[in-house]
Amino acid sequence: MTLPTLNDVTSCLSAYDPDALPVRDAQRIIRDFIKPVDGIDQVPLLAALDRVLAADIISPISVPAHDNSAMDGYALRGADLTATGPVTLAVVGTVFAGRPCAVVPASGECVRIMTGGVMPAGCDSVIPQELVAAIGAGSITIAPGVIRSGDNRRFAGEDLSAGSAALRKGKVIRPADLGLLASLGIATVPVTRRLRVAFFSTGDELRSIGQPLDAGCVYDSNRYTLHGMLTRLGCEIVDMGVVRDDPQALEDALRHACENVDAIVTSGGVSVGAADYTRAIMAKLGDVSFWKIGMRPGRPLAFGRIASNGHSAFLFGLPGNPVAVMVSFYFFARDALLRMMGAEAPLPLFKVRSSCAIRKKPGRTEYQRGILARGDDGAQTVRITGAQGSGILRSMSEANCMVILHDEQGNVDAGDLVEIMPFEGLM
Ligand SMILES: Nc1nc2c(c(=O)[nH]1)N[C@H]1C(S)=C(S)[C@@H](COP(=O)(O)OP(=O)(O)OC[C@H]3O[C@@H](n4cnc5c(N)ncnc54)[C@H](O)[C@@H]3O)O[C@H]1N2
Ligand code: MOO
Repeated sequence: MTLPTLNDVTSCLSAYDPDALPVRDAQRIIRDFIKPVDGIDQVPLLAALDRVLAADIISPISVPAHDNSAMDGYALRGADLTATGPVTLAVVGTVFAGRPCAVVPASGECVRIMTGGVMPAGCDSVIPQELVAAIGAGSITIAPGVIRSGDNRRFAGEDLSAGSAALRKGKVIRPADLGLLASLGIATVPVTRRLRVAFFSTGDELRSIGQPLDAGCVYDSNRYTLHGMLTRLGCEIVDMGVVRDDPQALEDALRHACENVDAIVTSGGVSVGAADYTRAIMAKLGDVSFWKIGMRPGRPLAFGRIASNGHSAFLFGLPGNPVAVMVSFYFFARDALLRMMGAEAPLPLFKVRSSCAIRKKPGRTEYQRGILARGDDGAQTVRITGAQGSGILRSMSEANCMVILHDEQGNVDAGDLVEIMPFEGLM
């Protein structure tokens, strides 16, 4: 199969300007260009946590398998209940959960039943034992109006019915899904294979932890944020360290990555700095576009596919500024990498009121760092963390959400609704 080129994809846009690309267009180009990886792993149930389901799971059984009681009490025929006076029913047996029910009560009779016990034939209602007006020797009395016919009965298949889809392909498996699969007796789960992702930082000013911090240098922090974000996505990661601003070193690193992984994430060197060879080498190795995106932070971005010795890998060249690398990862790379693993997991976005005024220029998307907190009225409000510079990593660390101010948005007044993306629970 011939893969599309970036040119094929961008030519579908009504206007394409790599130097002034709206966020949504960049997201769309990436989405249309990437391709899910092949390969399914059959893993034991517990190992499926956070993996992506590779096929629909069809329920082999109904859950629950029988009509059963939701309460400890007495199973009865709803038709025996009256609205006007108390009813006395003879207790003709006991049903425990997990034991077949042999008793068939007649009209005027009931059966003591435990939660989960199979409903006796003919019974359609359960009165919880604490609602029974009087318990005599071999009988109970029920006051009028205490329960209605049908109360406290759970139907066979009300959770999952045999033959229906219990989980859909593409779902990221959560703890509830593990339980759901266990409730169906499924021991082995088909999941898409983990995506192999290599990442490295570029820049001669970067020092690794343990090295002396020479004048004018900074410790490489992006590799650590990338490590964290890629791990949370469930990728198999290859940490390639810091690569010097040297054409041969960059070419060797990109070729090596390309031959071993599905995707490569780099940080730095995608803007226009004089010592940056990153762009030239990326362009030399494949089909790569260099964009200036209408957003802040995260304006420069390189994206495409590079190849070496018959292997190819998708490339995300993220900007070097420590906040920009994270914003670009969350809003471009994350969705693409998840899709490559066959997952559909859109970013969780919702609207809350801003408790402060926010300055914003229309014409670009701004990703400001926010703190979501519960107001006096119990509703959540958001405020900005303070200085929003693209190098202020503290703003990300203090934040518990991102405030997304879209292209057309101007200044925000206190009390206005703004869109936010909470960090908690983000893959
Ligand atoms: N003349 C222009 N200059 C810049 C532009 C522009 O359009 N024209 N864009 C600015 C924007 S916006 C960004 S973002 C940065 C991105 O540039 P690069 O991707 O080329 O990144 P570098 O120049 O390598 O680094 C930028 C900045 O970030 C620090 N950095 C880089 N890597 C790391 C790391 N792994 N850990 C910690 N800090 C890192 C680096 O020291 C620089 O301070 O370009 C603007 N310039
Ligand atoms: O896009 Mo850059 O991150 O603003 O400094």
